[in-house]
Amino acid sequence: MAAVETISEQQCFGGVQGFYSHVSEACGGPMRFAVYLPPKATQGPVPVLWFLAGLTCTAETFTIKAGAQRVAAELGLALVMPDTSPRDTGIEGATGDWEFGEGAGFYLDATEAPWRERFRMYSYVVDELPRVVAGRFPLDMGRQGIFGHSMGGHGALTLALRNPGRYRSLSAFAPIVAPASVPWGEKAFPRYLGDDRKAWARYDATALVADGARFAGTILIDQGEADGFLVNQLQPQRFEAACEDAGQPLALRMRPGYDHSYYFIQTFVEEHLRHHAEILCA
Ligand SMILES: N[C@@H](CCC(=O)N[C@@H](CSC=O)C(=O)NCC(=O)O)C(=O)O
Repeated sequence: MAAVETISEQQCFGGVQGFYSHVSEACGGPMRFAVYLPPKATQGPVPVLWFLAGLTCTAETFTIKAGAQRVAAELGLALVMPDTSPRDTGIEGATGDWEFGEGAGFYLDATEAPWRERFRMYSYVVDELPRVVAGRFPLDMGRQGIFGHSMGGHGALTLALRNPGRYRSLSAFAPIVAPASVPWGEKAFPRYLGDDRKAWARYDATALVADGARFAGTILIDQGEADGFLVNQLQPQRFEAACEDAGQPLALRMRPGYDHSYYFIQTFVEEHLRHHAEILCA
């Protein structure tokens, strides 16, 4: 496994906020990620909470804008924030469109050329980065939770549904719950995955639940009612209906007045952190 290089480390609420890079096998090049270690990590391994960010984001976005560290420090939770795609790929068409390519990896393993060599964020987040962080930081990998926003909410839901037992707690802010049926996915999935919609369904939380996948616990989702992407791209009612049909516990909380921004995330991040800590720190 390639070495982890420290980009920066700063004290934050008695813990350490760091940014790191390493050469990823899954994504075929350098990748950046961020880790917050709470003060309790000096005494031994702490539970791990993964945050997957949305379109246009990097490992810095949630880390800098969400204001999660104060409560993570209090609760003794480590936070891991991967990037949203490989970078500087040099692939034609990988930049210049905020809905596809770099910054828009959709947490899937591309099967189509030219994307399949580098755009393997599913394997990266599920397999490679956990090994990397477990080898470098005092993390209790038996107590992992996952959450995310928008494209990253889609990532959190699909990774947890496809890997039962891996993540003990699961939540999302304004997730894309049915990417195979909305414009963001209809644009990205054929290019990454080809035209076979069966391949798309493996990366679609609503289809996964309808096909029998389950999360062993309640899935928490917060969704702003004033979110400009709500009607065209997010459509949480699709996931709500699939969960109801399947008997999958879901707490979908519609939040009047809130949009898609990090002000919405800042407002509710403490509730999400406490939800995860109740399960991970029990
Ligand atoms: N550039 C776009 C807006 C992009 C955007 O809103 N990205 C969201 C995630 S959307 C789904 O994954 C985000 O989290 N942005 C980062 C931020 O700091 O807000 C446009 O022009 O509409």
